[in-house]
Amino acid sequence: MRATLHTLEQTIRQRRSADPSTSYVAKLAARGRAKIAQKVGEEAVETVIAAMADDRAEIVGESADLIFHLMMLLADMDVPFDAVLDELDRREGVSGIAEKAARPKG
Ligand SMILES: N=c1c2ncn([C@@H]3O[C@H](COP(=O)(O)OP(=O)(O)OP(=O)(O)O)[C@@H](O)[C@H]3O)c2ncn1[C@@H]1O[C@H](COP(=O)(O)O)[C@@H](O)[C@H]1O
Repeated sequence: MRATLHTLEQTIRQRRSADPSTSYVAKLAARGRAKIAQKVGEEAVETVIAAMADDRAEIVGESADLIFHLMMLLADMDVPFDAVLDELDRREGVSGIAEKAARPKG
């Protein structure tokens, strides 16, 4: 999984400065962080709609769109995708119920 995502991350970083007339990455990057964030939200909603329709083929495509646009947002913020994967690794084996119960109150 890391190899696929690393390749996509490198492609996104390289394509950000490409010609926007031939590169979707460059075109969206040029529209700014708010537009990229909006696309993440739209793709998340489309993923939810596919799930609620129990459309397994559709959810694969929508999930790919969501992950791609999330990676565009991380690149725009200069956050390496490894930081997200490292956080998931750190959480491995920690129950979500136990983690939430251990949060400071307030
Ligand atoms: N993985 C993707 C990828 N996934 C989805 N998309 C594009 O994301 C867009 C999302 O579709 P939408 O209809 O929601 O977006 P839209 O047409 O801009 O709609 P509006 O927001 O304008 O209304 C489509 O144009 C898809 O083609 C992607 N575009 C590029 N990549 C990767 O990025 C690489 C570089 O792409 P370019 O920069 O275009 O060369 C590609 O080789 C791929 O590896």
